[in-house]
Amino acid sequence: VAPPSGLDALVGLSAERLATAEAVAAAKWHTGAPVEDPAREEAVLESAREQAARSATDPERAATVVRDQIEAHKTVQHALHARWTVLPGRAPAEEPDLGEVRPALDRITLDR
Ligand SMILES: C=C(O[C@@H]1C=C(C(=O)O)C=C[C@H]1O)C(=O)O
Repeated sequence: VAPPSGLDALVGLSAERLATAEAVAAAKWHTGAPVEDPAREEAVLESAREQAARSATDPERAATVVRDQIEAHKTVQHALHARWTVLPGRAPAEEPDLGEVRPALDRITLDR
């Protein structure tokens, strides 16, 4: 089996990152925090730019890729909140801690 190409790796990490949207949406559902957190988004983008610069990759191209990932993540969170609003019985009982989910998200985004 051939080693994963850059594209395979990107697709895999994108899927893994998106799979955290349910936990993030659940954390915010319980605390009432909004899906959008512009300051956190800027911090995520800045980390991506820094990591890109360290590996001789154009920081703005890296930021563009990560920005798309953030948009996808928010789309899934909004969809889940809409679903739980219409079907409260499907809302998650567990209450994930954003302080624990975010570091996991960072490890995926920055592949470390
Ligand atoms: C994932 C979160 O929700 C949103 C999506 C973000 C992301 O994909 O990195 C960052 C901030 C929020 O706008 C979060 O708040 O951590």
